[in-house]
Amino acid sequence: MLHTKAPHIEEIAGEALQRAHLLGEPQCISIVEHIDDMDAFQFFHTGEAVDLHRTFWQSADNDLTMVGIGRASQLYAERTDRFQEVQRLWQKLMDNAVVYDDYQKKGTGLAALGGFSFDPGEADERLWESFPDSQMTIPAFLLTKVDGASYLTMNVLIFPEDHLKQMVHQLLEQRETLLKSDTFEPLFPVVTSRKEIAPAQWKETVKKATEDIRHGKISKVVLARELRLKFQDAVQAASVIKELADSQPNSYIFAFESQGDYFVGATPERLAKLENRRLVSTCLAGTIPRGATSEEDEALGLELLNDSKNRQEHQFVVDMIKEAVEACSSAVSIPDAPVLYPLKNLQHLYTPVTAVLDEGYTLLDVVEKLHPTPALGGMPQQEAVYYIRQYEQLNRGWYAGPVGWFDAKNNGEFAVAIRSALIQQDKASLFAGCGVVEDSDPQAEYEETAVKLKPMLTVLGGL
Ligand SMILES: C=C(O[C@H]1C=CC=C(C(=O)O)[C@@H]1O)C(=O)O
Ligand SMILES: [Mg+2]
Repeated sequence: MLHTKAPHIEEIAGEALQRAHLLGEPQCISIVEHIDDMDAFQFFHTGEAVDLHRTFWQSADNDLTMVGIGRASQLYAERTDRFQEVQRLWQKLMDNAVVYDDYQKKGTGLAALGGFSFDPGEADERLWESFPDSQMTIPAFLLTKVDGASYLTMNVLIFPEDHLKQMVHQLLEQRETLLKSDTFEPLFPVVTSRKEIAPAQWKETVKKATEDIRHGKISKVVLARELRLKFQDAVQAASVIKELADSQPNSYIFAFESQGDYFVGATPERLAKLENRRLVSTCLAGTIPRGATSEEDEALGLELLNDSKNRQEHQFVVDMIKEAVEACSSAVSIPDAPVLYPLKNLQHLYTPVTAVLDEGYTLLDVVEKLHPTPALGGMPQQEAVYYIRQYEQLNRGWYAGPVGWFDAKNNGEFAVAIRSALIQQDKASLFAGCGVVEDSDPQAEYEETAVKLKPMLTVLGGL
């Protein structure tokens, strides 16, 4: 297949190198080209031969797919002030970058993909050592599928000491490798052992939480549990994300690879989306299974809409998001009552929130204000985070944290990383949680989390 030749790469890189010499600091260039239609999973898979820091994002509306290979740069931030610090680093990178882009499509050009841990105050654990509290990657190669077309961005950080010819040669060679259109053979994982972590103790914690809620210590708390799998061989990331994308409509499909580990999932829960100044957030909480027949399905949906325990779980989320969004935007619109949001295995209560973000605020400001919403943390926010830190028996790492992307054109979107798994070669840890309110029944909550674990469990061959 013939692709357009990378536009004047040697000339562009040469100019950047001159600037790097002159200014004595690295210069970033970003080159966007329109390419022939490219399969996102294939691209991700081929990327393994180029660099083991890959990123994958597909929106729940399925109108945008981004696949990053390698790292031109990474934005890290420590515990305090991490969203603001990432924003500062991003601004600095943008100020020093030259972008060559004839198309101006969202999610192309200079863009960053990655995520944030749920709680940077949580004790560090070896399980998550490859995933810093904040890590946004500007991929060296980025495939973006948007508006029915495919685009390839090359982002390069050029240092004063770089050797021009060598660098350009390597870049073009990697580009050729990535654009080869082989078909990849999915490899299905074979599970050799499966272990739920302390289910009885987890139910006890849920019971204790309902008592603490009754005593007014807290109003709502989301408690998660873990399931561990072992496999015959190392799990192939591309197969897992392809299976997730094929089996989980209405969900964001994400994968972030870091030092050979990867964090992957299919989450239905948007945190915040920004397009120009248009802001969209989502309240998603309250759960019931899907029915086997359409009659049963409808009856269950109706039951969920009228269930006071689930409505309370949901309302905490609506109230908190409303307050946070109103603090930074205008024209806020929120329907009075939730509707149903159907997934493959279960249905949720759903209330969309739309607004216009006020000047001076960024998407990361919104993420900072919202995270964690009571759909992942609880109410009041800070007390719930402390409660989880103290009583939940697992290390959340990036589970339930914000994951997503932003570009240099004021577009971006973050979802919360639930229904997810951390995969380390031939091992995986799967996570799912549920909102505990005064009327929660530990056994029912246990069953709810079992259904939430299903999508990951199925694609990993554990069912
Ligand atoms: C925390 C999770 O789900 C949240 C999102 C939707 C519905 C929820 C619920 O009904 O409990 C949870 O708040 C999870 O799946 O790990
Ligand atoms: Mg629930």
